[in-house]
Amino acid sequence: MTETRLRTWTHAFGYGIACLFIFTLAMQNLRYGFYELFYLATGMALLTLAGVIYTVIYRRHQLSAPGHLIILSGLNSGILAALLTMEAPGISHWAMPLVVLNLLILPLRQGVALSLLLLIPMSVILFLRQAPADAVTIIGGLFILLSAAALYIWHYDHMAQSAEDLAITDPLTGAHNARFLDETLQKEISRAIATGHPLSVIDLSIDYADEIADLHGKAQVQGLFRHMTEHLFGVIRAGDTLYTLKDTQFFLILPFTPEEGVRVIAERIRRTIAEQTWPVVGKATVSLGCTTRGSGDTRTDTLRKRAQEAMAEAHRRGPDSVWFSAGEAIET
Ligand SMILES: Nc1nc2c(ncn2[C@@H]2O[C@H](COP(=O)(O)OP(=O)(O)OP(=O)(O)O)[C@@H](O)[C@H]2O)c(=O)[nH]1
Repeated sequence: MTETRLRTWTHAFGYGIACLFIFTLAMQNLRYGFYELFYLATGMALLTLAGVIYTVIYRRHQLSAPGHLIILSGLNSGILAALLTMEAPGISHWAMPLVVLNLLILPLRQGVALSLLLLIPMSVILFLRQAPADAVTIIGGLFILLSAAALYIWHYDHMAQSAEDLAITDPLTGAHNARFLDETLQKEISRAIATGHPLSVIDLSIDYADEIADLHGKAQVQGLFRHMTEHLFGVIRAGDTLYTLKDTQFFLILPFTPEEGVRVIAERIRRTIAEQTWPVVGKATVSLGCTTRGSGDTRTDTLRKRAQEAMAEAHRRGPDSVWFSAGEAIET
């Protein structure tokens, strides 16, 4: 299930349950003749119903749907206004489902901020109107609920982020993995087409990797791969992204980098790697194939293929070398 679909379901379910709950409250108040509370609960039930409808209509935009803040602000303000104007002490309990709804639907910070905007004035009103012991019990309960729900959601967000990081990261090197490469490259190509900025890529492989493995063992090649990843992270600039592919191959995406730029950075990478003395293996070199997006490169495969061919050409011309392969010129 995608994140958007998951949110659509949880938002619709949250509003739906709240709508049912508040509608039941409205019916009870009607039955006992508390007409003011009946109107308040009916208004709130309609707002939560609007939340369900809004969620369904904007189901494709649930990752950042601004309408939720308006609907939930309306619900929170309704309770505060009722607390100020009515003499019904039970209204403060209505804040409980609302706090949960704020946190379930809004981003964590917004949800906590909106809930505090409700609970702080509510606490003042309760202290002024009720016996201190009663006020402390209700307010304490509400703040405990807010803290527990916020902690739970923070924990969930953290776990989701860790799972996502694991899915796109190579456990050996800590760089992004091949799976994430095509996704990011396609986004960068679309961005480059839309903005007209240059985009370059580098395919890079360790020379004589098999010989190093024969001489020092496979574990030492993996160690070299890891050390080179750290080195590359130190050389590239913010905005560039590094991927470790099979065996001993790297890929770099360099947004906003023209042909002259990719030649500079590729040469810098080649030179600094050759100059370095690596643990156990001593000296090591790399072959680099680079290219810049041309007019025909609207998909990842053409750009990746050209970079790979350029790397093979660099390799053919001898280790420790860089080869640039040009794409179709982009007319400006
Ligand atoms: N993407 C990327 N491009 C680089 C990097 N280093 C150099 N370049 C490219 O090479 C060009 C010349 O870089 P430098 O020789 O370092 O000169 P510079 O004036 O310090 O480059 P700036 O980083 O633009 O300030 C830059 O304008 C970039 O296009 C890098 O780490 N990443």
